[in-house]
Amino acid sequence: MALEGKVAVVTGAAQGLGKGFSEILLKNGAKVALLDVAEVAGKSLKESLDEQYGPDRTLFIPCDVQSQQQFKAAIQKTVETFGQLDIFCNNAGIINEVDWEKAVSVNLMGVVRGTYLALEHMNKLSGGQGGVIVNIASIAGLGPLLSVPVYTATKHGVVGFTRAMADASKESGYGIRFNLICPTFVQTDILNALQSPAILGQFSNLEDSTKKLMEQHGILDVSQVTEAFLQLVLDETKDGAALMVLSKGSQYSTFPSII
Ligand SMILES: NC(=O)c1ccc[n+]([C@@H]2O[C@H](COP(=O)([O-])OP(=O)(O)OC[C@H]3O[C@@H](n4cnc5c(N)ncnc54)[C@H](O)[C@@H]3O)[C@@H](O)[C@H]2O)c1
Ligand SMILES: CC/C=C\C[C@H](O)/C=C/C=C\C=C\C=C\[C@@H](O)[C@@H](O)C/C=C\CCC(=O)O
Repeated sequence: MALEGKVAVVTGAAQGLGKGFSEILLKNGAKVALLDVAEVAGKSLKESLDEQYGPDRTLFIPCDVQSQQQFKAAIQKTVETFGQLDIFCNNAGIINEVDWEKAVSVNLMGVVRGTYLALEHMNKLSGGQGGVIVNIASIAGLGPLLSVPVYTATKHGVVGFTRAMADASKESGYGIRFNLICPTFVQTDILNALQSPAILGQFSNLEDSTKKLMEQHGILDVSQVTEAFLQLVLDETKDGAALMVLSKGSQYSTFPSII
């Protein structure tokens, strides 16, 4: 998939990985709708992207992925402005083991919501042009991260949902590829959760064990993950794939086969 003229939506786009995904899509020719709850950061990012790419290449739309109404309106506005939708990245995510229902709501329900809303515009069976949906999980979606059990559960949920959607799409003919990015630790603000008893709650005692894990795994730069993301967007042979991004490089996860 060449990106010139393609239109993308990225959630949680105001900073961190979402900002990186948006920038690499722009660099490669796409138009990008930046969705985020953080209005100040989102508007400021749009201003700086306007200087680099011109005002017609991006939209910033305040949007909480927990709100069906806001999310639906944001996607509608993207399609009305840019005329189509080809690439959808469900990236918004949080860690909150205290308000764990919010973590489930943002990380898992937000991904399901975004995917179903995107399908309304992208599904070839309902008049769309097809495309690719990339969901951002984590290696905590493939194995346990002890200090954040609910976060771990949501990311496992994102992995299972995305793989099932890939199979549903192939079988039904949606014309949409579904892929996953599963990074190890990346240098973004989400790592601050580790030092916050208000976020880790009853698992705060596991800070040192998590730090040890972080030393073993290393901490990636955002750019290492955005390169992997671009690969999954562009490579038409990848569907239902989970690309782990690790310090030693990127590799596709294998899963037990079911007869
Ligand atoms: N940084 C890491 O170590 C790491 C590793 C693996 C996976 N991830 C995943 O990458 C994704 C991005 O995280 P990040 O590291 O860039 O964190 P981050 O905290 O820097 O960025 C998250 C962004 O999501 C936005 N957001 C939060 N709740 C939202 C909501 N309800 N609706 C819309 N936007 C919302 C925030 O405002 C922020 O801009 C998350 O899904 C995270 O789980 C991160
Ligand atoms: C405080 C948490 C901060 C950020 C969350 C973010 O998603 C980062 C997660 C990083 C690490 C998770 C580690 C989990 C490790 C193990 O469970 C392991 O079994 C994972 C499975 C596969 C890894 C493959 C490999 O290392 O080769």
